[in-house]
Amino acid sequence: MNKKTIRDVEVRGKRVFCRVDFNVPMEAGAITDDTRIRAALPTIAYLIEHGAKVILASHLGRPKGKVVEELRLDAVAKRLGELLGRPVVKTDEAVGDEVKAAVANLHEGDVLLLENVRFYPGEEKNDPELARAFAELADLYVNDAFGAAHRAHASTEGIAHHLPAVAGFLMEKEIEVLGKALSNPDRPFTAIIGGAKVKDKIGVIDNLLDKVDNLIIGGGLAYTFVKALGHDVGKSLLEEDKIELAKSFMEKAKEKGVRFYMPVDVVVADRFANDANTKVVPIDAIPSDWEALDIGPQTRELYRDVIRQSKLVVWNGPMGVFEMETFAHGTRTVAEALAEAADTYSVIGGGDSAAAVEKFGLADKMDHISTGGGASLEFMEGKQLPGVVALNDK
Ligand SMILES: Nc1ncnc2c1ncn2[C@@H]1O[C@H](COP(=O)(O)OP(=O)(O)OP(=O)(O)O)[C@@H](O)[C@H]1O
Ligand SMILES: O=C(O)[C@H](O)COP(=O)(O)O
Repeated sequence: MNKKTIRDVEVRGKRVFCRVDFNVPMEAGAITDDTRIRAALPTIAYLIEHGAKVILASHLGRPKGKVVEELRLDAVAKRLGELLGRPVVKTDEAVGDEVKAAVANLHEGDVLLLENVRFYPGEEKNDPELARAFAELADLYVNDAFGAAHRAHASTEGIAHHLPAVAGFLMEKEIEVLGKALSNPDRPFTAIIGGAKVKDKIGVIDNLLDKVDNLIIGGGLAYTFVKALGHDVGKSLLEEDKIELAKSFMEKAKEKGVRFYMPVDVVVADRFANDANTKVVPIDAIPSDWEALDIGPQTRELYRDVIRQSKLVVWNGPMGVFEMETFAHGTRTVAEALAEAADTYSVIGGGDSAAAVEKFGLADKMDHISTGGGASLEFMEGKQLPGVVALNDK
């Protein structure tokens, strides 16, 4: 990475404004998955050990510029304190007199967590006044919020124009791993693209076709490709207006010599339910009043073989409706194949695929699970992330 990191600057005695992505899933006030908090620990621990006065800032959810009581960061501060094994001070504001006083009270190695930055309308507008107010709290800006790096907001982008600005360890690792995959991949390089909608993955598929040896398609978006091949898809997910685009992707794959893998059989259901009637049918025999909700057993074995023979696999999006056990087999097979393939470096592109790997208990068998959903998608599309661009060059 050509950006400075916390290793390149002196942090001792400095007030460090560290943007993290503590946008964790919550249910009834309790954190249901603290992966993102854990992922930021190396940076926070480094700052503590090196005598910084640590000011953490994050968003949680989408409160749209207003205070939403359920989206306060108190539970996050508590969890962070448990993980660090030391107290974390939490303010009820992210700027203003209460915050200034709390910052003035910090000693070297102390940790303060500000309130949800999205309670302020200026955050998402990247308001220069709010960015300046954040910057006035600190001597140095550290961005470790890879998950929010695709947002040009006051605490992710604006603030970087007012202070020396460097990356934290999580940001560095995400950019290095995903960047290496896209610019200098070990081969054979395979991308697995699933999920619901072609339209959300257009940029990713287009960009990856310039780089991969194998492209595997699964999930709901596969059926627009199946239709493009001239088969009926019954009631399966279909984006009529993307059929031509799907054809053009298959042509591009041929031109580029990319092997393009599509389901050869599927699990169809008579309704969208875990206890629906199901059967396995060849891809050219989907009954008109049934819908395909998972890849079939032959496809699972085919995809497993391709994974086994790959040196690098990037995976984004489930192979079926994995939230329902009946249609989770395809997604589980891909996850297991990645877990088993010792010579295959596996990169999980965040979002639902990361949730699936977690659900199957295979997270620790993957080489890299991105903490970014939208951010990792935009990165894989080849887009510049504003939160990274704004940091100081080496
Ligand atoms: N055959 C299918 N029919 C209908 N829905 C499907 C099918 N296969 C997968 N899905 C659904 O797709 C959803 C995930 O797709 P989506 O595009 O929203 O996210 P994603 O691809 O995981 O992206 P990200 O990883 O960025 O969150 C899942 O909820 C899953 O149930
Ligand atoms: O969950 C995420 O992908 C990040 O925290 C960004 O959240 P956002 O999509 O609400 O900007």
